[in-house]
Amino acid sequence: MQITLQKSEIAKQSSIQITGSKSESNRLLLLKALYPQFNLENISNSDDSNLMTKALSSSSDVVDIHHAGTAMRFLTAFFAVQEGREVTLTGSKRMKERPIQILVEALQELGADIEYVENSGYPPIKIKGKKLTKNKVSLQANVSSQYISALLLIASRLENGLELTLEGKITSVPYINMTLSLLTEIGVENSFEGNTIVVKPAPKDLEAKTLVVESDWSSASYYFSLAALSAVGIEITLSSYKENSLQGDSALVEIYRHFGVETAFNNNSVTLTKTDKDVLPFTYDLTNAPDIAQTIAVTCFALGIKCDLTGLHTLKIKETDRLVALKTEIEKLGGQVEITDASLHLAEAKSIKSDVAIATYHDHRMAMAFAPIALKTSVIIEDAMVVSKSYPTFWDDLESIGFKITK
Ligand SMILES: O=C(O)C1=C[C@@H](OP(=O)(O)O)[C@@H](O)[C@H](O)C1
Ligand SMILES: C=C(OP(=O)(O)O)C(=O)O
Repeated sequence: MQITLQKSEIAKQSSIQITGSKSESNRLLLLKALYPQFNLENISNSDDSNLMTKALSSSSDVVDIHHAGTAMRFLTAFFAVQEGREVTLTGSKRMKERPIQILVEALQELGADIEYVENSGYPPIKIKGKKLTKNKVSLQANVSSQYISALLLIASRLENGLELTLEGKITSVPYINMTLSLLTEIGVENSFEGNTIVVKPAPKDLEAKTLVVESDWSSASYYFSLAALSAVGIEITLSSYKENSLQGDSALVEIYRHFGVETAFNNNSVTLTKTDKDVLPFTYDLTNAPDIAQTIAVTCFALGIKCDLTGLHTLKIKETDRLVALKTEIEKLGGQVEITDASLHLAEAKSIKSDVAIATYHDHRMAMAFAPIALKTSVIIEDAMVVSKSYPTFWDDLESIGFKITK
């Protein structure tokens, strides 16, 4: 479905409740499948988390996780240790282009039985679950941290735990730390020193407890962008967030200060306020927070400032090639963008074209990142329901704060 966002203004003060972090939810859902004594609150209502829940409770021999990358990677490790179970894990056309070889090889090294069904190195894969007896493996860490998190999530169930040696520059480190922090929270001992991660087997008597998922910071990014493009004094309150987040995308607080957005933490919420700060050209390395690259690029374009983003090497293998998608769509709006395999350079823009139809490439973040353009001029978003991958109520929430949307 295509929607038109007419030129809009947002309310002077507004508040939004955002669903639980997709990343935390998908980790905790898997851990709950291993340790059913845990009770989970504020689990994400995203398609990706619903698919994860469904897959973990399915008894079918074919499990289809559509576009959900973390689910694909985490479930590969999960099914590899389900003794006696045989599962073919598959996904969307794009999922079949997203590499999984580094994870499959690490699991095979530990003794897992996994075969490629179509193309070597890519889903679908056929997994025959078995007991893994080895406990040491090395893997390349510069392609996706999801491979590492997948291994860490099953590590405490291996009889001797797991020692991982990470090769090369480690990418998306906060996501690895998130996995380790959640293991600590449930009572599993672990350490991460230099390039070595050690996870101990879980104690026999892991205590039952309630784990509360913080709301999703990547979803919050679109409100930081809205605040940055709004009039001075606009306030947006988002919940439920905490100052010491496990999510690396909470770097938004520091990043958006540069664009005149001040963030205050109160109880369980954050309030974003647009100030009159002068906005200057922006340079940033997003190796630790790749999912907010699209949001930031569009904010800078709409503010009319130059921006240089680096550390974007993982963007080519996400829901779409996000570097090419950003260049194509920003240029439709009149911007000028240069990309390499790992960086994006945006020239200062003088104006924004109206009524441009933004293609979304089955990528939720393309749809959501371009929505704030509507504060400057009317814009069309193609295949708008793609947002449900991480944030199903996104368009309703924008309407509730003043957006004029025609379907
Ligand atoms: O572990 C996770 O929950 C994620 C890790 C990141 O992937 P990469 O490590 O592949 O960059 C991120 O982009 C993705 O949206 C979620
Ligand atoms: C890259 C993302 O998700 P995944 O890799 O889990 O599909 C994302 O949500 O931006």
